[in-house]
This record gives sequence, structure tokens and C-alpha cells, in this order.
Amino acid sequence: MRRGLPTKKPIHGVKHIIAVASGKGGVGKSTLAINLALAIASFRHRVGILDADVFGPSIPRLLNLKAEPQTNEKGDLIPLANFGVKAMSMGFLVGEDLPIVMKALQQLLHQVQWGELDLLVIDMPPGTGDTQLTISQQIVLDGVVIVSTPQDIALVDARKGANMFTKVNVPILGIVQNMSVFVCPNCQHKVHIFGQNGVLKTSKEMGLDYLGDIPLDADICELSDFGTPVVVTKPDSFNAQCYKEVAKKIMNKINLKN
Ligand SMILES: Nc1ncnc2c1ncn2[C@@H]1O[C@H](COP(=O)(O)OP(=O)(O)OP(=O)(O)O)[C@@H](O)[C@H]1O
Repeated sequence: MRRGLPTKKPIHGVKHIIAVASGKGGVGKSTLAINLALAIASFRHRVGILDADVFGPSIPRLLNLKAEPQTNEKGDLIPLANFGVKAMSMGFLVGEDLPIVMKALQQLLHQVQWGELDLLVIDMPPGTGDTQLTISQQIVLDGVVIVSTPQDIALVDARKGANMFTKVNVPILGIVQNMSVFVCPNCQHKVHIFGQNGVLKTSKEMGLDYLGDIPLDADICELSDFGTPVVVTKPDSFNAQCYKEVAKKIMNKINLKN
């Protein structure tokens, strides 16, 4: 028998799969992943989100989902859903015991009854570890979206992340800058807390597309904490529009209509 990398498999019934990744933790990856999923669903696509953030699953909280998923007669997991988006999360399944986590990851990748989806968004764990490699090697991804804040320490890790995906032949759809600008709610003065154009500069240096900028705004954080993300709760707000602009660029790249 030939030994080597495992063969990549599509996910049954799912037309497109993108991953959202970051080099560093806490830069807003899950918030971007869920708002992108909801934005693309708002363009009348059937969307699911797979939370593969093994040690810090956020999607149950972001979608206000708590129940344990049921299984079908084949033993496949049936996703939960909220705001029209189907969701499956490591957070529904396990604690933090590594062997169990890796087994659960296989179940999440290959044994979920998604039904027909136009797009599955995978929320990756931060960094460049085993989970990212496993997903890159086992799943046919249309591409990965990298998110970073504009300060150097995050950008160094974003580069590492991008390099890892390139090495394993996963196309990079582009980079999103998060939390670069804070607009004072009283005087509208703009403050670039972590620097202004760090992600744009890095994307140019790396020859990657710049997909847009999401401001640092308390509303984004609070609505996420309530399990009511800004794209569904305040769809006409500036913040929601920023996520929708990024979503449109991604949809164009993977040939999804908007
Ligand atoms: N643009 C933003 N404005 C304000 N707060 C934000 C923004 N983006 C994310 N946050 C907040 O920052 C925190 C971290 O965000 P999030 O959980 O999405 O990051 P992450 O990169 O997925 O983290 P982890 O490494 O835990 O997976 C959360 O409290 C979230 O609400």
C-alpha cells in the first residue's frame, strides 16, 4: 500500500468550504467567521459553520446554542441551527483531553449530516498546529481567510499561518484587518490603536489580497457576548456593512452569487 498524505475528501452535500484562520489567538477570528457566515446567509445562501477551535470553541456562545446534538440512524451528528445558519462545534462534544479531541475532530469533519449547503465556514483554532494541518490535508478547501490585528506581534504570526497553508497547497483568499480603528462615539474622532495599515502592508508584501477592515467597536463585542452577532441584530449598521463587504469579496472569489 502507498503511504503518504491522507486523501482529501469533499464534505457530502456541501458545495464550497472556506476556513477562517489566524496566527494569534484573540484577534477576532470567531467573530469574523460567524459574521461572515451570517452575511453570506443573508445573500440567500445555505450556510453552515463548523467550529474546529478545539481548545476554545466560541460558536455555541456566538449563536446562543447550548443543546447537545442528536445523531441520525447512521450515527452522524445533526447540526444545531440559529439565525438560519447550521452549526456544529467541538464545544458541543468534548472536554480538553487530546486523544478524545482528535477523535471528535474526525467526527466533525466526516460524520455530520449537513444536508445541502452552498457554503461551510470552518472556524479554525489559532496558530499552526495539528488541527489546522489535519483539516488542510483531509478536506477540500476553496481557500482560507486569514484575520489579523495590525500590530507587529499579530502580523508575524499571521505570516506564519499564511505560509503554513501555502505549504500544504490551500489557497489563501486574502487577509482581513480587525480592530485597527476605534471611532469615538462622542466626537467621531478616529484612533488607530494598534497602528493603521499593518495588515495592508503585510498583504502587499506577501502578494495576498486585502479583503477589508473591521473597526474596533464595543457593539461588535457586546452583541457577540449576547449570542446575537451584529450582522443579524443590526444588519444596516456600519459594522455589519464592513462584514458584508468582506463577505462579498469572498463570495466573488469562490463564485457564489451576491
Ligand atoms: N472588531 C471588533 N471590535 C470589538 N471587539 C471585537 C472585535 N472583534 C472581536 N472582538 C472581541 O474580541 C474578543 C476575541 O474575539 P474572538 O473570540 O472572535 O477571537 P479569536 O481570534 O477567535 O479568539 P480565540 O483565539 O479564542 O479563538 C471577543 O470578546 C470579541 O467579541
